[in-house]
Amino acid sequence: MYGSVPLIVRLLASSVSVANRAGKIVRDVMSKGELGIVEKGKDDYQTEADRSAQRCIVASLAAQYPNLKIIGEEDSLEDEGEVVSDWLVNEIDKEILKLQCPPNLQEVKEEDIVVWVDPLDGTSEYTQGFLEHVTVLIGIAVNETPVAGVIHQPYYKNIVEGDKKIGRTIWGLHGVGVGGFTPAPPPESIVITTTRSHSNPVVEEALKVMNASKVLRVGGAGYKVLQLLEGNASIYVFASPGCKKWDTCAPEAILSAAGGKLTDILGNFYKYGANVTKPNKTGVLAAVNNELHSYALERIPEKLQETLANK
Ligand SMILES: Nc1ncnc2c1ncn2[C@@H]1O[C@H](COP(=O)(O)O)[C@@H](O)[C@H]1OP(=O)(O)O
Ligand SMILES: [Mg+2]
Ligand SMILES: [Mg+2]
Ligand SMILES: [Mg+2]
Repeated sequence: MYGSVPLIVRLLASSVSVANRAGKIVRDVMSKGELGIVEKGKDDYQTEADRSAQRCIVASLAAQYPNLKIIGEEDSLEDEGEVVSDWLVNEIDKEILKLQCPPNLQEVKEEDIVVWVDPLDGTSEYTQGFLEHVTVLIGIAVNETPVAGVIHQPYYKNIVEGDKKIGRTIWGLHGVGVGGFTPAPPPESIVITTTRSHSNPVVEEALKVMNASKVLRVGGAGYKVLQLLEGNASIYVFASPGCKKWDTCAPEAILSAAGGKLTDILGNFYKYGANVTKPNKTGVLAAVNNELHSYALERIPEKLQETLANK
């Protein structure tokens, strides 16, 4: 029906609608109160919300875009469990469909794309009741580079035309920009945002050298990048291997569409092709502009970089 709209714009518009539905699933599981927590590894949990939201996102996108490569955090459940028909989304966000596709993305085909799905980013925080830290992430990489993405916040409280509304969806597209929120400039002094639940001595060492006026410890890669975009923090530093490609693909796409930069602790970009290794072994370093990114990169001791690189 929208065949005249370039694929990348249609896929982003579908991702916005699908992320909204996944966010509702995340809220519904919490309000039912049966989280069904499974321990996948050390400090690594999965809940019924992670499982159901993943099924909703992957099944909905695969049904509409059959040749896409979609990689989700909870992929191991591919053949288990049912996709409830009510989870199959075929709506498409009409506002996003109106975006003017940049020339270099007009010819992109399904075969060029890898979609990285984190159905629930901030699972630790979700289980501990820090619900505002939770996000749903859908990142779209073209030829290994994140070019579009969605960060949905299921618990964001809005007032729209006088009515209370829950949830909002932030999007970004290279060459177009970002939407769904109002970007704000970084704070006057250096404010660092970092992990709340996955710290260790190396992570702390990388924070010390930043000479920050404040450290904002919040959950999830999506929520931390939002702290940058909304002017609450200057730099996101995480000198540890815990994040994976689905944690950073959507945040990187949106941050870079807004003029920012997300790399590893050595200053190198991650690649998001179908065959890359999933862990972001050498950590995360992100900022809303190149100047703040360089400020942070220059302060990371070489020894610390080597420690991560050689792990
Ligand atoms: N050690 C780890 N084990 C599993 N996931 C991790 C680990 N460290 C980070 N992550 C993932 O990266 C996100 C950001 O990390 P942090 O909040 O610690 O800064 C986490 O919410 C989690 O994603 P998820 O919640 O989707 O499993
Ligand atoms: Mg997880
Ligand atoms: Mg995550
Ligand atoms: Mg997750």
